[in-house]
Amino acid sequence: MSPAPKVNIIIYTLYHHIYTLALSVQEGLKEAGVDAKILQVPETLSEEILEKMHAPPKPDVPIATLDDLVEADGVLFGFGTRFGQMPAQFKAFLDSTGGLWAKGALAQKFGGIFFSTASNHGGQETTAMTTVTYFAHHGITYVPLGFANPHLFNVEEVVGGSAWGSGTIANGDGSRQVSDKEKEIGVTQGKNFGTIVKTFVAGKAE
Ligand SMILES: Cc1cc2nc3c(=O)[nH]c(=O)nc-3n(C[C@H](O)[C@H](O)[C@H](O)COP(=O)(O)O)c2cc1C
Repeated sequence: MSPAPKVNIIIYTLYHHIYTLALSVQEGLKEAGVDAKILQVPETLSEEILEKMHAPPKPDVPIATLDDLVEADGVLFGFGTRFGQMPAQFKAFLDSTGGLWAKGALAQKFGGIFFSTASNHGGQETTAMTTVTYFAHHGITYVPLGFANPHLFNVEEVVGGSAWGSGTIANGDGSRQVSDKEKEIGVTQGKNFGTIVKTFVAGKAE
């Protein structure tokens, strides 16, 4: 039997909202029968700055390397927004992929995004949209979430996420935790993404 398709979930998280959501996305990927690992990009802020920002210790997951992009059939990127776009830490990681781009090493893979903002209107969609350019340049097929989970229609309470991917709202002081509905949306994203990757990998092997 051929090995399970691989999806690497690569995150940057300062206050663990994205890590929590990544665990739900991972759960969905596993439900789809896909091998799913969580990794994090290297931090670029000093310990002194992290302390001033009251950042807790990083989650206990390995540091991502470029091989983690190459070896995967699909990649899901997760990060909290910075001024409506990805954080510099993640950009530094992706900006080191020039050599892979030159070889077309990431073409024919799949990519998706999940995100976190402080407020409802803090730029969830712009964060996703401005990340899609990386997928386009690498020839990675971007997989949106669509309105695949009914919680995305909920207007009775704050629910992060959109057609672009799952998401959470952290509040300005980080006090709001990922809600059950947001976790369920994360599971849906993982499951749907995993199903697409699995179907493609099986088709290629035929
Ligand atoms: C420099 C900086 C810029 C930020 N810009 C935004 C922003 O544009 N919109 C927003 O809603 N939140 C913004 N935030 C809040 C972060 O997105 C929030 O802390 C993050 O989503 C929490 O996720 P995490 O716990 O996984 O790090 C910003 C935070 C920092 C430190």
